[in-house]
Amino acid sequence: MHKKYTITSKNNIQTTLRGRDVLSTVVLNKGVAFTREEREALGLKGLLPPAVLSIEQQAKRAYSQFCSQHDDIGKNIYLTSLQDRNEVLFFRLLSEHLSEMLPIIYTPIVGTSIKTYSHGYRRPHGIYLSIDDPDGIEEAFQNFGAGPDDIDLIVATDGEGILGIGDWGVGGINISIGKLSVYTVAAGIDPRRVIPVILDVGTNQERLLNDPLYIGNRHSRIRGKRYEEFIDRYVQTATKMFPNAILHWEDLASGNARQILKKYRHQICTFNDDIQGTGAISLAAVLSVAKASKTPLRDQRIVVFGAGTAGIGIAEQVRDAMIRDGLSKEEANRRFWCVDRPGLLLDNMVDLRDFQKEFARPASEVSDWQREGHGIGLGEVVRQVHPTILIGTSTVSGAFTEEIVKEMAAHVDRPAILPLSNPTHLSEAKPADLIEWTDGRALIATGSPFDPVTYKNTTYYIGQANNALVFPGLGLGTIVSQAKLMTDRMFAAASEAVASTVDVSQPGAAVLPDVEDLRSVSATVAVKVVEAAIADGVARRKPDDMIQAVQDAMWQPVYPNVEAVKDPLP
Ligand SMILES: NC(=O)c1ccc[n+]([C@@H]2O[C@H](COP(=O)([O-])OP(=O)(O)OC[C@H]3O[C@@H](n4cnc5c(N)ncnc54)[C@H](O)[C@@H]3O)[C@@H](O)[C@H]2O)c1
Ligand SMILES: O=C(O)C[C@H](O)C(=O)O
Ligand SMILES: [Mg+2]
Repeated sequence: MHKKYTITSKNNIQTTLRGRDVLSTVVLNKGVAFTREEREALGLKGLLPPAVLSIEQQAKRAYSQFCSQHDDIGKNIYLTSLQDRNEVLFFRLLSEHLSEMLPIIYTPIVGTSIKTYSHGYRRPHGIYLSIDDPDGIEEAFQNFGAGPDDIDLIVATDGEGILGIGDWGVGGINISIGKLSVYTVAAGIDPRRVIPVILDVGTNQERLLNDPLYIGNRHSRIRGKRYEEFIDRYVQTATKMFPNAILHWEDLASGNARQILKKYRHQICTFNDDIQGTGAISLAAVLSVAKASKTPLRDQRIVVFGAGTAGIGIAEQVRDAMIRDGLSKEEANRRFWCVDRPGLLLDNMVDLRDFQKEFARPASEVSDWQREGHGIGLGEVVRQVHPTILIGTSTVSGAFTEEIVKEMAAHVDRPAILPLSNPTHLSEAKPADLIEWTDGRALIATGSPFDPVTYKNTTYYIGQANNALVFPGLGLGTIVSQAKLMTDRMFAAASEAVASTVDVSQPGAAVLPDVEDLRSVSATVAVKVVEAAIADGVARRKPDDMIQAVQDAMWQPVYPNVEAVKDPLP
């Protein structure tokens, strides 16, 4: 198969295509920004209105079209359509209006787009792999048309654990697409060198199975051996065809997320964003909290509400940082109290999941704690433990009640409260309430974006503890160092890099950097990740000047020259 275009350098693409094929190829299309010379050479005469606009003018027009949409889903549809016809302009617009547009293409509105995927469907984007045709995986990737050196990153989900909204089957592809857009806008990952993937293994949502317009596989989720074989087939095929690509896993259910990570993390360059990305951003927040509250990390008492993929992922990374801070593993584990559906996790519970076990508390220690039914609830845990940090990864909206928060705040000067559940309506608490209930003493970071809160003449900025502050830089650092594996040290380096960008000394300051600064934060993270990859011996490339190597690797939303060539390209 001959390629229709070749990216010959950062600012140049050669193509054999002409006329309407040029306009309908997203990598080539510039709309009315094609110069007169390009129009001439590419056979575009008469196919475009006569004026030539600059990308600045196009972005201005697109922004006003965006603003004229009536609601957030309308804005999401507008941006998605733009992305599908003119990628450079899409990313230009996004980078010029980051805080305003990120919530539209990513959390929280990406959740709405996933729920309405089949009904809102307009055109395909990415790769749809089906468990009913595992032999078709290779052909699907071939049809995508990329060569072995053309792909840096693949994001895949099976759609079972989308944000906190659960199983949405094939619609999950939009989280893969959303994450990849964040990679590009934050860390300059080249959008032409990535693939979003849905691993369609069915859905258990009756609503989807009984919807005549549902466009995913119409059967229940396949589990067990067939699931594992399908995943393995995907991993083997993707790594064989694209040997340099990072495999990013997103929004799987907790059991599968854990198993897959365990199986592949020491074999190939892969990570799970909900476990490790979330762990890293939360550790960054916790490091800032330790600074702001002037309480060393190892002295923090941490209650985690919702001990699933994210909750235990966070506990593991913060625990490992406590070990680096001088505690033994045993001592560090004892700084955590994890609460899930059955209440506080205790070592005598029979149905603990493997990954929860090391954080379970000795049952003997709580014999006189008050029980609700069988278990010990969050309120009692807070009363007994006097936590310094309370983390929410439960998907239980409003779980951090006034009573619980006031009880926590009665015993610590700067209670740190991190309601991390997404999307917005599932947040365990609203920042404005937390500030009022603690009279402005709370240190807050949330999973979804929240506006600043003004209370008694101070404006409080709410850090967004979303893995979006970590995975882009992590990916960039991994690409720049051509790391063979993604090691614990690379994640720890990412956390420290994010925390290093924050100044918590001012009243009302956020504990995490502003999303507006996503690009510089991601570059800072990437440099530290390259250093860590080299230190761990997994880097296949060791740039002398890491800062410059990271800058050079970042794609910019600027149109390349599109050159018309005759001969088919190799
Ligand atoms: N901010 C971020 O970067 C980030 C990253 C990952 C996940 N999250 C959010 O965290 C939430 C959880 O995601 P996950 O992937 O860990 O899901 P998960 O299903 O693996 O974990 C959720 C856990 O909460 C528990 N839970 C549910 N109801 C509960 C209740 N009433 N009381 C106590 N525990 C309860 C579940 O049993 C489960 O163990 C989601 O809303 C997700 O959006 C945020
Ligand atoms: O996607 C996000 O916004 C963060 C996280 O990966 C989640 O699943 O909630
Ligand atoms: Mg996720």
